[in-house]
Amino acid sequence: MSQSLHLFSPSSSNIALPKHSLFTPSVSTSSRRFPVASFQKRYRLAIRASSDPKVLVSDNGTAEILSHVSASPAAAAAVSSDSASIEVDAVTEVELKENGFRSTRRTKLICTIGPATCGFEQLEALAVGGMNVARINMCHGDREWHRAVIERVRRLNEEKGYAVAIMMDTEGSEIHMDDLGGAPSAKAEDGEIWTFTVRAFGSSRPERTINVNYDGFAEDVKVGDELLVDGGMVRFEVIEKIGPDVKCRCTDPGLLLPRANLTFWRDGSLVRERNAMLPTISSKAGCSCAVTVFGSDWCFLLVEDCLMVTLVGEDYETDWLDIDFGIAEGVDFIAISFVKSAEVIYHLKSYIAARSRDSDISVIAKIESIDSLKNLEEIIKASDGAMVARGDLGAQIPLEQVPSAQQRIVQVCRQLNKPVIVASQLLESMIEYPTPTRAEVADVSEAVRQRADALMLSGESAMGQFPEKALAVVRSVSVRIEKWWREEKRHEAMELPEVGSSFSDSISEEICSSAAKMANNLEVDALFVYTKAGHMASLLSRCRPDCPIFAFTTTTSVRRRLNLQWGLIPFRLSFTDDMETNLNKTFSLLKARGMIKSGDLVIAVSDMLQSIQVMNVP
Ligand SMILES: Nc1ncnc2c1ncn2[C@@H]1O[C@H](COP(=O)(O)OP(=O)(O)O)[C@@H](O)[C@H]1O
Ligand SMILES: C=C(OP(=O)(O)O)C(=O)O
Ligand SMILES: [K+]
Ligand SMILES: [Mg+2]
Repeated sequence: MSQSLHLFSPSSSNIALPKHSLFTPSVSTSSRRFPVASFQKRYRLAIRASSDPKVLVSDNGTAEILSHVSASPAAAAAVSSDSASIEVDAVTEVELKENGFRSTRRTKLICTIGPATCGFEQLEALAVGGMNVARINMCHGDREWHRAVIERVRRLNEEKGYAVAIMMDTEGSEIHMDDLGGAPSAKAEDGEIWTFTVRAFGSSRPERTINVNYDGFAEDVKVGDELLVDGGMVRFEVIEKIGPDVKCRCTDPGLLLPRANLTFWRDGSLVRERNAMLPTISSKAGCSCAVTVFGSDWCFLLVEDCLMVTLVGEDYETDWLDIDFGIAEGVDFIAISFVKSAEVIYHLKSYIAARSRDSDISVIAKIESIDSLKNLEEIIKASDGAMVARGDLGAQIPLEQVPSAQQRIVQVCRQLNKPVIVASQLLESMIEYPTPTRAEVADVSEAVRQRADALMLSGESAMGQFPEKALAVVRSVSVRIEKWWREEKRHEAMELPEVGSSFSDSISEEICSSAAKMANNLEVDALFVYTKAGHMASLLSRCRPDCPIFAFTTTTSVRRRLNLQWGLIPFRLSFTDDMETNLNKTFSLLKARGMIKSGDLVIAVSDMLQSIQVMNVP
């Protein structure tokens, strides 16, 4: 029996689905058609296909969809072929010229883009202020809004020479409130009775009533449960259930924000089943058909123009439409919310590989649940990076355990050579005030001291009153703390286990750790790395050397992705296998731009020629 499924469209183009262990169980059903309507109720999915698609599964492991299916063209990876130039971030260039190598910031900065920062000028101000990655959160706004933001960031990169990468963050399986009918917020006072319901209201929403996005909500909560809004910013106690309505008394008053996240707790612990009980596939607009193959664990989904296969009852919910959107838009990173197991990541990665052969999207696992902590090592191994998503994490584990979880996640990522982002509430008070609290500055410092690759702003940049100031704070605190640690010569003594599987990988790792050690001992001005896929650059970054790392790479997409990693200054440059020529070319290009000068001491490594060269710039 074949190990992967093949789908045939009437137009006869043949789409091979990604080969993956998830697809290996046998399809025990004999050939059979599935009328669309009979699945509607079971999976609570909106079926809006005009063409009434049907799926035929035959016992030889092939499936046929009897309506038009075509693979959407993969987002083309932008590869500039101009061989006589070098491209570097305009802000870094100025910084290098003004302050020299040593002063460049090593910690990367991510800004969530929202209503406060979505305009072209606002985005430019963030780029000037040091934003390395723009994050769009699919929990908010619609796809058109996000598309416009992506388009503006791209334009900024093209017109002004930035290399701001784009991270799309999925909605995940969270339970959240509605958008409050467009109101910016609602105040819940102590002792007030509010109704949380799955009933749909038109324009006539009763007072103190909140819609919940999860159909099973009323069945799953019990009287006495505690309902936490945004991880505890506001709390309610469930006092009565009347059909789809859940009456709650406010016990900790506060502001309810549109689409705020909800968790519920029973006898002091999180009702863990909440993810598992959610419908497997989101019913967000656009999913036109979902069909489950009886007698197997597979579910077929017709998503826009593509048929996809997933496991029924798999306990995660990812919004496949947003993922398709991200692939089509060619985003650089997709961050997956509420990852529970490595399977989820493998599945997504093979899906991305099948749909976008020539673009390379990194998958970032958000660690924000108890399960993700349990399976931490496997999840991080499977991913291209991780995020310490402290907002939801702090709602799922006791708050006092968040710092140690953060430290562990940062360490595991470093050991496994994956970039790690520390996120949420870094400068929360700056949503409203122009200066941070001392405690917030200490928190940012701690993440920098842990040598996380990146820090992320959320509400501070998305909807706060001082997005640029907040960015300036994370930027200046990062630079100051990094400098302090270098001055104190506090190299973090961390065992870095071997991560590669081949002998060649081991050589690369040895070269990078030796080069980093030499760079520290010789106090060189910079490390140069010539890297096509970025692997050598990340191995150098992992060693967290004292000097900045100039990473030369041939494609703009790798250059953007390297922007997330600690200490890397990514340049786009076309180069050959001849290191002598590459070095001479780099020296003359950088000298011409005033970024290096004769006499500077550099160490160069490359993944073409496995060697370490130490030299003064001629
Ligand atoms: N695209 C957007 N449109 C409107 N508001 C947004 C958008 N992105 C973020 N926000 C606002 O910024 C806040 C903080 O963003 P974030 O931390 O990413 O989301 P959340 O609070 O849902 O975890 C959100 O609660 C929301 O109010
Ligand atoms: C970053 C997080 O995820 P989101 O903002 O999507 O809830 C978090 O929970 O900390
Ligand atoms: K999200
Ligand atoms: Mg979250």
